[in-house]
Amino acid sequence: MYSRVKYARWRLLTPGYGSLRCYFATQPQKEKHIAILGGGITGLSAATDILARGEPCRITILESQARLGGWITSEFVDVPGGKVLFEKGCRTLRPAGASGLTTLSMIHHLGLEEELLTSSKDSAAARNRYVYYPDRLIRMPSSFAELPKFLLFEPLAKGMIAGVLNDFLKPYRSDIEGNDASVADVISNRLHPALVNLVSAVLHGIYAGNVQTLSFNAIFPQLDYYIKQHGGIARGMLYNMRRAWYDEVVLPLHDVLTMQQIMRDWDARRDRRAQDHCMEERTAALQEAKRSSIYSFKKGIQQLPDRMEELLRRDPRVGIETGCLVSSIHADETQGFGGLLVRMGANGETERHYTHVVSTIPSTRLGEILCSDHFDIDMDEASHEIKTILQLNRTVNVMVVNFWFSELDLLPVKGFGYLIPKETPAGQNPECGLGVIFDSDALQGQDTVQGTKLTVMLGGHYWDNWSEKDLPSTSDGISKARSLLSRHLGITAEPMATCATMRRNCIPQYGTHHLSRMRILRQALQDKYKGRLLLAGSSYDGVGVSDCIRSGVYASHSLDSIPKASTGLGEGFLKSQTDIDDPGAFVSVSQRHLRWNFP
Ligand SMILES: C=Cc1c2[nH]c(c1C)Cc1[nH]c(c(CCC(=O)O)c1C)Cc1[nH]c(c(C)c1CCC(=O)O)Cc1[nH]c(c(C)c1C=C)C2
Repeated sequence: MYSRVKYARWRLLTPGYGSLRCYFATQPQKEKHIAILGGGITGLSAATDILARGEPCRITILESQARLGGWITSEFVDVPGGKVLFEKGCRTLRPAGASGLTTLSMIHHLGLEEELLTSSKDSAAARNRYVYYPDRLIRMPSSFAELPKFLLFEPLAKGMIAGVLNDFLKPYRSDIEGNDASVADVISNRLHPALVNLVSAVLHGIYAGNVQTLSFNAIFPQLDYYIKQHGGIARGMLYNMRRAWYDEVVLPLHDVLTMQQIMRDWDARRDRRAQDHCMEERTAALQEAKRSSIYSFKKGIQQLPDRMEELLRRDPRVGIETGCLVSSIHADETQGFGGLLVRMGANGETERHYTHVVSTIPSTRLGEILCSDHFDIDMDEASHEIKTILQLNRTVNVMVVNFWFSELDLLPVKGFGYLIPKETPAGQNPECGLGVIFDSDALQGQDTVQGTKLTVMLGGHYWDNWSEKDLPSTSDGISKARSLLSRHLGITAEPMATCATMRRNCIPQYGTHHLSRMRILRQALQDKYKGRLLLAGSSYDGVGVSDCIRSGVYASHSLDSIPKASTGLGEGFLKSQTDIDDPGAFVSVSQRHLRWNFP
């Protein structure tokens, strides 16, 4: 979809502040009544951020389940001598990047600093990450110094040296690289086919997804930018290193806007911080989390949505409705574009009017709600296009199997865990394993008793097209996970606690052309609903917890009438011009003006 020409054009447009158009919609200043569809981490983050902005508004969170928090579920289970924490989905957070900083800023806002638990960058867990291939654990290099040995002696690294050379020498291929190909296609064409297997392992650990179908452009936007702008990954990296010398850095526009907002929020809270006697300890805890490799909370990652829920429930401006089925949404023609009409209940028996709706539910479900044939009165061409795009987003099922063993030294190695690449011989992975996390090494301080805690992840893309009856039951999942642990790690001990949870449709899969589809979708929604219906969550903007928090916060900002000047992209800051309406764009900015020094 993108061409090098378009990237070049961004850099050639007339420089200057005056020509920037504000990314955020300008709305009249009347009280908003905002419906947030979905009470998972994205919806809760959006609601928390909207309230923090202090504008007059009312918020109603509409959640279909009986509880809030979405996929995040931390549960203590009793074992002999104490309690251990089982995480039934995501478990840790990373401080890196703009999303990481948004989460830290949110933690600060929630006053959760003293609950933080961190794992440092020099811990065994941070340094030792493994890949199982073809029949043993291989430690991944954790520094440049370890790279030569890995490159020379590991079969898994085959193709890396040739890949770097290819990247330098091969001309840009517009048929593949200009046309949003899959990760596998770009890696094998630009680098080396042998590297696809290693990358498949990484994608298992993030998307539980298939390297052959995930979009390179959506998964590795910065690398995609280097290829399109500079004709290669290594060339792009070198160019950027050179520009950094002259105080210039190229970043996604989305990241830059997020950073600016975090710094504004941090500065705005200066007075409050000055009055807080615990601020030194709080700031120190935040700084430790920012320096860490991963972090979570003493009672698990669920403390984050739990605290959001607690604060939201206390606020008289917020209503929370659980077990609530939204059946349709329409532009509210009766009041011009005064708002949206939301129907609830299986037959749409309840009707409500809202000025805005922030949808954080899976896109396929939103497609059904926006274009439900049952109630629809305005099923025009645009509605069909919106529905088609929303429903093209696929998802995968993952079975999460938690184990706790009373034995202390069951694991053959210490580390974060291991990932299983796609080309692992079938005899080594008949269980469709994606990876194993060594929880008791990865993060300490959550359990009241010592032992070995592991999580086995099964399924993902391997279960694509499996019918409901073919998917394993939870007891099958436990047997599969135990046989995998026995084969890979030699663990045959009897676990003292076990829990298997099937996470249906938990991780969206960004297929090829995902980003361009999302651009078309947002534009179509803007045209049809005039900025009253906003999208956020893992279907669109990244699948990690921090991505979801950032996406919720971003939706909250988009509701605001932020004047152009406050986007922060002022004179001296923006070194190249860009299309500010495109959140997928990259901008070249002055490092001096970009303050990453939060907290
Ligand atoms: C349900 C399982 C999930 C798998 N991936 C994700 C979930 C929720 C999402 C995810 N996991 C990671 C990232 C990268 C960025 C980040 O936020 O850290 C994302 C978006 C990295 C990661 N992978 C595993 C862990 C423990 C982490 C740290 C973050 C977290 O706790 O999720 C291990 C792992 N995740 C999955 C598999 C199959 C797997 C295998 C060992 C799928």
